[in-house]
Amino acid sequence: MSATAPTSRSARSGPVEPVGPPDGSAATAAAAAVEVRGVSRRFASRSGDVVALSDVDLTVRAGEFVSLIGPSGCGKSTLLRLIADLDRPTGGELTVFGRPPHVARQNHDFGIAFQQAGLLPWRSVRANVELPLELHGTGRAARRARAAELLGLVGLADFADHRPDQLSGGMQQRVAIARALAESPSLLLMDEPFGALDEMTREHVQTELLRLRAESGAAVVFVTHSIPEAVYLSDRVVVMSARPGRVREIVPVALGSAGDRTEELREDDQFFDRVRAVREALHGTDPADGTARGVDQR
Ligand SMILES: Nc1ncnc2c1ncn2[C@@H]1O[C@H](COP(=O)(O)OP(=O)(O)OP(=O)(O)O)[C@@H](O)[C@H]1O
Repeated sequence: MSATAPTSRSARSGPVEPVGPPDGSAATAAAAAVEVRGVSRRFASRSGDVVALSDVDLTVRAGEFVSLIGPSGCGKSTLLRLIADLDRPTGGELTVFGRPPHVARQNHDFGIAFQQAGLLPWRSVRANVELPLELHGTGRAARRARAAELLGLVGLADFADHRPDQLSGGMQQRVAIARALAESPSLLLMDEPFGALDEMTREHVQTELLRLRAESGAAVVFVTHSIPEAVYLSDRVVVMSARPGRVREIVPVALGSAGDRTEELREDDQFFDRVRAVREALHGTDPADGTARGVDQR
C-alpha cells in the first residue's frame, strides 16, 4: 500500500469486523480482487446521521478495471476507503483477494493513488517511489532497481533526482502511480487521480495507466467524475445513485484490451455508444432526481 494513505485509528474502530480467514491463509488465486456484500456506511454527526452507502454489492474480478461513477456525495470515495482498510463498514462484508481488507493491506495486496499526488516534497522522485519499499524493509539495492524500473515505465527516468515541485502536475501523478505500483500490487485503488490535470495531460496519463495495468495485470478500482474517462479505461463502469449510495447499474464496456484503446477509440462510435449508456444509467428513469450532479458529461 502506498505510504500516502495512513490508516485512521478512529476509522478502524467501526463495529463490523471484516469476514474471511483471519490470516488470509484460505485466500486463493481464484478469489475475486474485491468482494463487497451488502455494505453500508453510516456516519454519525450532531446534525443527524449520514448514510453514505447502503447495501452495496460489487465484485471486481482479478485483473479487471472497474470505474465508480456517480453524483457528488454518493459514496464513491467512502467505498474505496473501505476497500483500502482506511475505514470500516457499519454493515455488510468486504474482502480483497478473499481476505479481510486489513490483512490485504498487511500483505501489500493493493496500492493507492489519490487526486493529490501526495509526494513528500523533501524527497527526490526516486526516494518517493522507493518509500513503500523502504517502509517495508526492502534492501537499498533492490529498492533502487525497482524505482529505476518503475520510473522508466512511467517515462520519468531522467527525473529521478528531481524534487516533486520541479515536476508538472501530470508528472507528479505519474510518480504517484509508480509509487503505488512499487510493491507489484495485484490491485490498484485510485480516487480521481487525474482530476486536477488538464485535458491533454489527462488523456496521456490515461493511456499510460492502461499500458501499466496491462503490464502488471493488476485489477483497478478507479473513482472518477468523467464519463469518457470511465469508458476509455474500464472493463465495466459501476454507476452509483445519489445518497445513500447504491449500485444503480453496471455498464459493460468491452472495448478491448489496452492495445485496442488507442487515441482513435475516443472518436469511435462504439466509444460514444458506451458513453451514452453510462449517461443514461446515471440519469435513470426520472430526469428530475438530480442523480447526475457533479458528473462531467463531456
Ligand atoms: N468522515 C465522515 N464523516 C461524516 N460524513 C462523511 C465522512 N466521510 C464522508 N462523509 C459523507 O458521506 C457522503 C459520501 O461521501 P464521499 O466522499 O464518499 O462521496 P463521493 O461520491 O466520493 O463524493 P465526490 O464525488 O464529491 O468526491 C457525503 O455526504 C459525505 O459528506
